[in-house]
Amino acid sequence: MVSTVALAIGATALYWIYSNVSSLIKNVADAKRSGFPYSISPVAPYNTIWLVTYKLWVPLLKRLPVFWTEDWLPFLTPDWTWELLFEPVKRVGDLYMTVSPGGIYLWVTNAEAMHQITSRREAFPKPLESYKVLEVFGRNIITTEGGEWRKHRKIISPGFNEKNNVLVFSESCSQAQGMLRKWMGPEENGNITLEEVPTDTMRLTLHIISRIGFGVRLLWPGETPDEKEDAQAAVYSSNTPSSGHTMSFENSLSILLDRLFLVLMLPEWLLKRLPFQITKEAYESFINWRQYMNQIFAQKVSEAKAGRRSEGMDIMGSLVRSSYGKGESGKAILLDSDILGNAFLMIVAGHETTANSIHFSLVELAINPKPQRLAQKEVQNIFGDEPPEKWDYESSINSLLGGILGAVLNEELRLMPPVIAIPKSVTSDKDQELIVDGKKFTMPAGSRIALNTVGTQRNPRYWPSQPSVVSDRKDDLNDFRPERWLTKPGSDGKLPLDSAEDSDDDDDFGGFTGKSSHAKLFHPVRGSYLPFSDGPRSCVGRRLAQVKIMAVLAVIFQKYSIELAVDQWATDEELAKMSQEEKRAVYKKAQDKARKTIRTANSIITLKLHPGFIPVRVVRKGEEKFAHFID
Ligand code: HEM
Repeated sequence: MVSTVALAIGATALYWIYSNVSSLIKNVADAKRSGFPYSISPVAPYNTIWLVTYKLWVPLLKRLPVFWTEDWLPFLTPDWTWELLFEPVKRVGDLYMTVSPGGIYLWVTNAEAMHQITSRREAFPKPLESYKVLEVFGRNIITTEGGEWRKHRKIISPGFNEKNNVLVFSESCSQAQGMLRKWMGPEENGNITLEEVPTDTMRLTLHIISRIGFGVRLLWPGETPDEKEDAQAAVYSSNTPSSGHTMSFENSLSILLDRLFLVLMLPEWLLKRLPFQITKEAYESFINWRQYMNQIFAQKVSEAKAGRRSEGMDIMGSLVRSSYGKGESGKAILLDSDILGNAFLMIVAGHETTANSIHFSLVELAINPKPQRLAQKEVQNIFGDEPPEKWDYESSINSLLGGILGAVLNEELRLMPPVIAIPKSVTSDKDQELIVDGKKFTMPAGSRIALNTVGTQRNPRYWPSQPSVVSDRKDDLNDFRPERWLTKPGSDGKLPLDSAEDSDDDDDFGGFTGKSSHAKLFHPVRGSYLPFSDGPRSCVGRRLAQVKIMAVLAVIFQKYSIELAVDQWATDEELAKMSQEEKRAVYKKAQDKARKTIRTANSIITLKLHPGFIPVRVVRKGEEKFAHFID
């Protein structure tokens, strides 16, 4: 009996070894044929067991002689593109393959290849198995390909239009004022050390997305529901759980998004049974949010059937109308679960991405007061002292996006794109060719691809630079310098960055198609700047995100300055007695620490401080301690 079991185990082990060795031999042959440089790795970077356990193995593997591991080990750490920045690319080149028994993985840090891959959607589809977890509420635009994706995109994208961006702009202005009231305190004096900027910016974008996604207006502490709000909407706005719930609408959504990783990774039955506080909260928020979504869905269906529509963008309402609305026949129809899936996906895609961008832009401007002063001057030129309620979207948005605030956002997204490596794949049934620097390469069928946004956006081949003033590096490509985007209008005579003109896909996949505001800013080589991806599968919410972020930054910098808090090194009383040079030295400590803290960001869904914060103070303009004289 024992010998039979031993034999079975032995045979299984032998078969496992045989199948791995033969796959590796085939993959190496394919890699050779491709023409790309490659290294052989024992495991694929996207292998699930590796992803869960790599923290155990990497320290052990690092003990091996460096010359055995240097070609493959760095590429096995999931966040390497962010942790190691451009360094490994310098050594191995901007197109490099990791070959393992599990498959071939191409790391792309090359603009020409990026552009070809993003524009040839059918040749380089999304690896849908990596996106499956995002179907927790139903199939949606990001988890589908081919005809099904087309249907989702065509129904969703018309909502992302300029008419709705007007509403996004005014809602963002109003929510930013709510956040500022919280930061400045009841007397509006400010000057309080704030540790909660990351959570407040998350709350801010949650409020904005709730309004534009569901038509629900959420409130900051001390605010009361708008009198015009209908009774049902006011129930959702409330901070107390509505009937049949154990959490309020806002709480359930914010806790769910905070614990989303657990909800996506664990099956519902397991999440329900795990005894930890964090999993209990995740489950409770998930159940509450599902109920809220179903309630809102039912309400939108009855509105659509009755031919009524809520004012505003209301993404869920417009998805519902595409299937249930009066006189909407002939349009592609989404299943109910597709509608719920897309409504939730919009929140996931639009919430953390924009919150991080606002948070890091604020922190970078606190570290770098010179561009902050430029931003304040520009906001003053555009809006003067006019209150944000009266700001006109149409006449101001392109000046904002084409000026220093647009440059701040571009620079922040260059350094810290929320998606640090965009996954793609090669069609499973056919090899695909890439032409780079006039040379032909063959991508083997079924290979996986990672578009290395962090690396490409720092690749000195595409980005002009000057010596760093904050480190001993010869280039400043790791530094936040929004001024690099400010060039004379049309000086290079090239197409604007977000021009649709050189897209290889004839279909209109929605999104903003108006005159580009980027025309006034530096125009990077196509494919070298992809924070929103590119081509048909680029971000449908790009313009909306830009509008939202411009509005929030403009509201803040119209009246206020943001400075790093220096409490760790000096009290307010000590500062009051210091000379400018002494203050400069104290601020330098805070700048160094803040820069180090930013580097501790990691990517769980998106790149952010998980957890962590950089303490800052928001003060009225004219009351700065540092930002008026430090560069
Ligand atoms: C700074 C903010 C944002 C950044 C940097 C960003 C970035 C991206 C990137 C890189 C992709 C491609 C992802 C992939 O291929 O896996 C993407 C796709 C997408 N984004 Fe955004 N995004 C932002 C904001 C938003 C907002 C506000 C929304 C909506 C409210 C949104 C909705 C979407 C959707 C629906 C897709 C999938 C498009 C498709 O597959 O056809 N995003 N975004």
